[in-house]
Amino acid sequence: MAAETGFRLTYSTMFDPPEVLHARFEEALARTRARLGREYGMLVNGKDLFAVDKFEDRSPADTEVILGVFQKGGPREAHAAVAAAREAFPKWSRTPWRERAALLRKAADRIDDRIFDIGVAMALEVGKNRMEALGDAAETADLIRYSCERMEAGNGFVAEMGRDPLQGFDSRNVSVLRPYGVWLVISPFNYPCALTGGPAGAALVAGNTVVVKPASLTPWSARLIAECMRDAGLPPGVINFVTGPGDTLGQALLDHPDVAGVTFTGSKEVGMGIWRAFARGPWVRPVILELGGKNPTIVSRNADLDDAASGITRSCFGLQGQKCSACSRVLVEAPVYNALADRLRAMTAKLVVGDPTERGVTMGPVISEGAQRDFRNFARELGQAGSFLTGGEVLTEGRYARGYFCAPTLVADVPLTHRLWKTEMFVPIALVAKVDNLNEAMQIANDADYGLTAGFYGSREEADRFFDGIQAGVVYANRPQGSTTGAWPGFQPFGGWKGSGSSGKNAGGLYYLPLYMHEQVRTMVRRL
Ligand SMILES: NC(=O)c1ccc[n+]([C@@H]2O[C@H](COP(=O)([O-])OP(=O)(O)OC[C@H]3O[C@@H](n4cnc5c(N)ncnc54)[C@H](O)[C@@H]3O)[C@@H](O)[C@H]2O)c1
Ligand SMILES: N[C@@H](CCC=O)C(=O)O
Repeated sequence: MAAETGFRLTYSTMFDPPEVLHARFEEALARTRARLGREYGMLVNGKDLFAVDKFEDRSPADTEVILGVFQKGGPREAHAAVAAAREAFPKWSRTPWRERAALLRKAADRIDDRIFDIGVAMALEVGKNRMEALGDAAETADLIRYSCERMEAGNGFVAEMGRDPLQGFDSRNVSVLRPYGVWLVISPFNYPCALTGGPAGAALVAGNTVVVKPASLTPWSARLIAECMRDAGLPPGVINFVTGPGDTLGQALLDHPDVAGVTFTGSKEVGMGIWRAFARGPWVRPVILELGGKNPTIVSRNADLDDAASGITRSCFGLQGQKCSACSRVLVEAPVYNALADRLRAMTAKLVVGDPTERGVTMGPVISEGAQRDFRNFARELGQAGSFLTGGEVLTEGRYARGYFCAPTLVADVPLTHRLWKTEMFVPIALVAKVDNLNEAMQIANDADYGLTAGFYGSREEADRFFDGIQAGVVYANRPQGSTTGAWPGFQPFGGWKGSGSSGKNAGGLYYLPLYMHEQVRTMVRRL
């Protein structure tokens, strides 16, 4: 897209897109609407695979719209997919890494070629607004390219080590990072492309073969990424795509003895269960967990309040608060509390809730009836504990009647002992509190099981202290584009501390790709 439009789309630049992006999005929307409701298979061994049971994929903005019909896979399909990946592994892992990288770059190019169709699918299926949807697709391509770049930068991860100081022998040592085997990628509903294609791309360029299982709420978007990989020429069985419930299909995949490693992105609750279940195998296999967040933003008395209000509003309500990186706790120094609250009210009032495919709509629906119910229950509980600065209600009238819409909601005066200061809500609700000083703010910010992202507004010296003391994997200071959201591969590698992630290395960053390989050190001795 960059070449065609002269515009590099990232989550930082998406607020001011060129006109051509809207025109292309409209064309793709019309094309896609004409084809809704088709049946899609799973992709196993390069072919469509159909199951006996099916499920409908409906739009959360209008539940009368059936986007597609998908296969409800179970243990049988899990076995077929793992068998295909296992069979493809010997050849793929021995394919020279430069060839693997070239094929994956082609897959990234296919994503770019189809970015508007993929973006439209995500707007319809996830409820992302136009730019968030295009951003997810563009990020997928960039994550794959970034893994290719790291493979090249590491020279395929073959490194000469020291020679043993042996008299009469030449003893050469070489370290080689090698793929594990069949890698499972389980992805969440909110980034169905980037969090399917990103980990799959890393696993594949490293030489693993892959089975991907997306969330049942968003199979269509993920399938479009698997199709890009297939159409780029990845050999049959190298990438396999299966759909079905987490507790049957997902569990059967995790329990499969031929699965060598897994990347799971999703909730802490399910992720911790996977961690424990995977440990039941006969040896320790790698598990990369990317989990939830309870991300704080701290605002100092020295902050630029317009930047702070802009960044906080975008991070609380982008994708309807359904980002792991969403800002859900705002801690404000007392002298600027009222002025910031006024700005937050004014900015939130300008958000447009509606059909996410429409230009000008900033917030679409939440993903499901269950998410809307969560919103209603959290809002009721918080309304009793504190007071609403904005919002508090689900939207059900008129154009909202057939979807899962909620008002962007900020709640003040909730006691810091309330359980929802620590629980990830994953709906458009954030809590706001007044603090006496930055030490108190930092102590509250760190008092959570999570440590994914965090934001700060204030002086440079204060920001340095914030960076030093905050317990989180991705941290931002003075950023109007988003206080806690908007990471981009190669710019802000993404990952969490504590209950937010297991590897301590961020995706789209320098140290991520080696997680998909184990080391073999080769010593070759020759008598002189
Ligand atoms: N840290 C990150 O990078 C990151 C990114 C996006 C989302 N998330 C987190 O993801 C969550 C939201 O996504 P979600 O609602 O789709 O999460 P989820 O945990 O409900 O589901 C994630 C995936 O796990 C599957 N699954 C569920 N139970 C399973 C089981 N027993 N065995 C195998 N698979 C199973 C689901 O089908 C889905 O594909 C939030 O907590 C959010 O913070 C984290
Ligand atoms: N890449 C996203 C987070 C993905 C999680 O949901 C961001 O940086 O906001």
